[in-house]
Amino acid sequence: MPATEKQSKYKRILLKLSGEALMGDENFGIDPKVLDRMALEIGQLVGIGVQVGIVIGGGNLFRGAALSAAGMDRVTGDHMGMLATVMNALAMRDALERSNIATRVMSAIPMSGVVDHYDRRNAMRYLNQGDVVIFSAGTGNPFFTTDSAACLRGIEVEADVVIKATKVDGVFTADPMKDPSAKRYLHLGYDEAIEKQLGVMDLTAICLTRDHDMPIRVFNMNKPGALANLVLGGDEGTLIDRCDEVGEKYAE
Ligand SMILES: Nc1ncnc2c1ncn2[C@@H]1O[C@H](COP(=O)(O)OP(=O)(O)OP(=O)(O)O)[C@@H](O)[C@H]1O
Ligand SMILES: O=c1ccn([C@@H]2O[C@H](COP(=O)(O)O)[C@@H](O)[C@H]2O)c(=O)[nH]1
Repeated sequence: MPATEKQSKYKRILLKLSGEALMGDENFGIDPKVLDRMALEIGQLVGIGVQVGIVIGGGNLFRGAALSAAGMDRVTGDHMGMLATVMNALAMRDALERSNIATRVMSAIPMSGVVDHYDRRNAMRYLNQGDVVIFSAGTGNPFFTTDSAACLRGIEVEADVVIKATKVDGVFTADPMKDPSAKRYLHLGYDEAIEKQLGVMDLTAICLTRDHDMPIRVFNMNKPGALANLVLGGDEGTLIDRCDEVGEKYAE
């Protein structure tokens, strides 16, 4: 079917990209091949008329908690982490624009002359006109994560869903990187994710989405075509929402 005939399940999404995923096979920094592949997949969504907001993590460069564990003041470390997300956002904008996708970068920390300061009404205007909007510098505050920033911005700009792109296939009964016997949930409720402390997303982020009834879909960004498939209604990864299902809910 030509891309124009495909019907998206969502009008507007907030896509959370892992900073760590940008490293590819390296231990630090940004692999341009990963950026280009992500730009291609995001371009497919724009091509079928989906409005795309993006939040990118900073784990490929700096995390405040790790810097603090190494002796740095925590708030300074968090500021460095937030600035790292601005660098990732600039790199992603570059990759998207090389693919002819109009892209805006906004920052929660004012950075005149580099990127626009975050403004919700402007962001919604850009999204309505079909530009991709990258929200950088997290929430602008220390002690938060970009998962929380993604949920916050998703709620603010009235996205239909927060989609967390990660390196595992969804939410599991335990961290699948550590426990190969862990089972993947197809669907689970906010309260179950909170009670069981399923570490794929921090609790602040999940509580915020629960309080505002914002669904979250967690999927594997390394699986080619998975992003387009889930936006077209395919059953990728794990859906977290106000689910009160009982019975079988794990993937085969
Ligand atoms: N129950 C669980 N289900 C799935 N993944 C889990 C679970 N518990 C822990 N994890 C881990 O959470 C990780 C998801 O974190 P990811 O690196 O995508 O996000 P992040 O830390 O927000 O990213 P970044 O800071 O790099 O932007 C997975 O790689 C997985 O190993
Ligand atoms: O609102 C926020 C978001 C992020 N930070 C700091 O940035 C790093 C990188 O973000 P990740 O979500 O870990 O990828 C994070 O570790 C914090 O240090 C922040 O302070 N406030």
